[in-house]
Amino acid sequence: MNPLTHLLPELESGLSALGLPPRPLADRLLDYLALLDRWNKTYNLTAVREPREMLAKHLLDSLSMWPHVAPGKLADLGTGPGLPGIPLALAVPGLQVTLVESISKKTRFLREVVRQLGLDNVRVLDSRAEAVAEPGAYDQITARAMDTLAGILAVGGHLLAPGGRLLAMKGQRPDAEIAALPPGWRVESVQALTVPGLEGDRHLVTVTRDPAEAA
Ligand SMILES: C[S@@+](CC[C@H](N)C(=O)[O-])C[C@H]1O[C@@H](n2cnc3c(N)ncnc32)[C@H](O)[C@@H]1O
Repeated sequence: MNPLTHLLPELESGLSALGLPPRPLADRLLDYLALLDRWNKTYNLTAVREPREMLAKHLLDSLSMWPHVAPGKLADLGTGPGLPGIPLALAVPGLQVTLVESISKKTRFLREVVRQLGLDNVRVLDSRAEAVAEPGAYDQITARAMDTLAGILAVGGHLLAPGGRLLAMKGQRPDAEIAALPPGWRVESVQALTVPGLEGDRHLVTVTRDPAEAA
């Protein structure tokens, strides 16, 4: 029995607001949330301590980008406790997710989530992103609260296939980071995101290789 079932109505309503069919997704997300809450008490995986707060700040926030995620191979860099990678792996059909994280206590937690939830579309790499030797293997990379756009591309840009995209979650529109993008990359779009239950700015920046530079 999941100890967080009292949060189901709020979660279902948030998923509906994001345009996601709430069942059976809400049950799977709540199983993940219960594990995160349990492990967090001992291993300090996230500074957000209250499950209800985690629901909006972690689950719904991560899922607010789902309409921009395409089926295929996705690497979530600096995933921490699996964000946004695990919610996306649960919500987006046809997605193969590789969670990349360099802190071993976090990857131990991630392996336990994969085992307990039976996530056969999720793989965990205990590694720094820059050490992942899979050049061009991913259609998309995601990063939330990890680094600047230039920093993410420096450690993970090599992972993107030709035509692949970085989807970076940001708070305020990161105009200074966009201006500091390294040569060879261009911003394809900046989308404002709405997260049910959360105030404040959220943005998704999509970055691709610059075809002019590649030519
Ligand atoms: C602030 S946390 C954010 C975690 C998660 N993405 C989230 O949104 O809650 C940043 C995480 O990135 C990891 N990290 C930072 N640089 C990394 C790198 N180069 N390779 C792999 N993990 C990295 C850190 O260990 C940390 O767990």
